[in-house]
Amino acid sequence: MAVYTQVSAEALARFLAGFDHGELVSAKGIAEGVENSNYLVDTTAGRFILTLYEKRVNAGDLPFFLAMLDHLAARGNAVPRALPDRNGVAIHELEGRPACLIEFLPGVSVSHPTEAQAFAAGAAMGRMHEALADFALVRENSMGIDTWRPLFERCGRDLDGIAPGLYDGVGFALDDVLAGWPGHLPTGTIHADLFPDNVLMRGDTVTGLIDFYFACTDIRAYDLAIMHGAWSFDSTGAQIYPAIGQALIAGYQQAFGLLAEERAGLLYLSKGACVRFLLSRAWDWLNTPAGAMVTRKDPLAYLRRFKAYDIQGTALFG
Ligand SMILES: Nc1ncnc2c1ncn2[C@@H]1O[C@H](COP(=O)(O)OP(=O)(O)OP(=O)(O)O)[C@@H](O)[C@H]1O
Ligand SMILES: N[C@@H](CCO)C(=O)O
Repeated sequence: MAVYTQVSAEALARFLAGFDHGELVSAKGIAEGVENSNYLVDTTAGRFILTLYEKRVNAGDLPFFLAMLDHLAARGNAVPRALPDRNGVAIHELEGRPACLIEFLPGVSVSHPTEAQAFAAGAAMGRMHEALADFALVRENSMGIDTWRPLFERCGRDLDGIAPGLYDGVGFALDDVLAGWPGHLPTGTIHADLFPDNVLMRGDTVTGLIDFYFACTDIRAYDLAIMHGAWSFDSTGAQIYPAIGQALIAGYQQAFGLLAEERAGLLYLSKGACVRFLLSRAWDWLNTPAGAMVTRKDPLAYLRRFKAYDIQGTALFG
C-alpha cells in the first residue's frame, strides 16, 4: 500500500478549509501505487484524490506536470487536474510534503486487458500525443537512457542478492540497448508510465489517464514501447500476449499515426523500457524504507520481458 506519509484528520480538515470543495467526511489511504502517498477523500461537496509527493517527485517539476494536465484537459482528454484553492494556488505543503487536491475520475484499471481495451488505451495515448504537439514546456527525462548505467552501477553487485546472476543479466541488457537505441526518432511530451494501473476504464471506454509524474520530453514512440511492455505480458513477465501489443499499436496508429521508422524502432525502445523498469524496481527492492506501506514490484518480471523481446524480435511489432 502506497502510504509513506500519514495525514492526520485535523491537518486534512485544515487543508480542505482553504478550498471551496466542502468539509471533510472521510479519507482513506489508497492501496495501489508505489510512488506517492494517495488518499481517497470524501467531502460534503464530492470525492477527490489527495496526493502527497514522495521521493521521486521533485517539487520543482510539479508546475510542469500540472501545466501538462491543464493543457490536456483543455483539449478534451480525460485527465485529472489539480484543483486551485480560494487563492488560486494548486501546489501546497501538507505533513511536510508537497501536496495537491486532485479531481477524482471514474472508472477502474483493468488487470487483464482485452484486445478492445488495449486498442482503446493505445488510441487514448495517440490522442494525448496529438494534444501535446503544441505543449511548449520541456522536462528532461529523469529516468532517461543516460541515467541507466549510473543507476546500474549504484545497484552494483547487490543485484545478485535479488537473484543470482542478475548483475550480469542487467549488464548484458544495458549494453545491448545502448548499442541499438534509435536516438534519432521524433521527440515530444510523453507520459512515460502508462501501465494498465494508470488507465481508468469503463468497459472498453477510457475514462481517465492518471499518474503523470514521470512525464517528460523524450522519444515519442518510447511512450508506446513502455505501454507495450506493461500491457502485453502477464504481471510476472513470463507470458506474452502479442495480440494485445498489436491492438495497442493499432489504436495508437489510428488516433495519431506511427512512422515506419518509429515502428522499426519499437523493439529497441521496448528493450530499453525493460532496462528502465528493471533498474528502478531493483533500486526500490534494495532501498524501500522500513515501515512504508508499499508492495515492492518484482524487478525480474522485466528481465523476463527483455528476454522475450530479445528472442521474438521485430515480429512482435509487425
Ligand atoms: N484522479 C484520480 N481519480 C481516480 N482514482 C485515482 C486518481 N488518481 C489516483 N487514483 C487511484 O489511486 C491509485 C494510485 O494512484 P497513482 O497511480 O497515481 O499512484 P502512484 O503511487 O503514483 O502509482 P504508480 O506506482 O503507478 O507510479 C490509482 O491506481 C487509482 O486507483
Ligand atoms: N509503473 C512502475 C512503477 C512506477 O514507476 C512499475 O511498474 O515499475
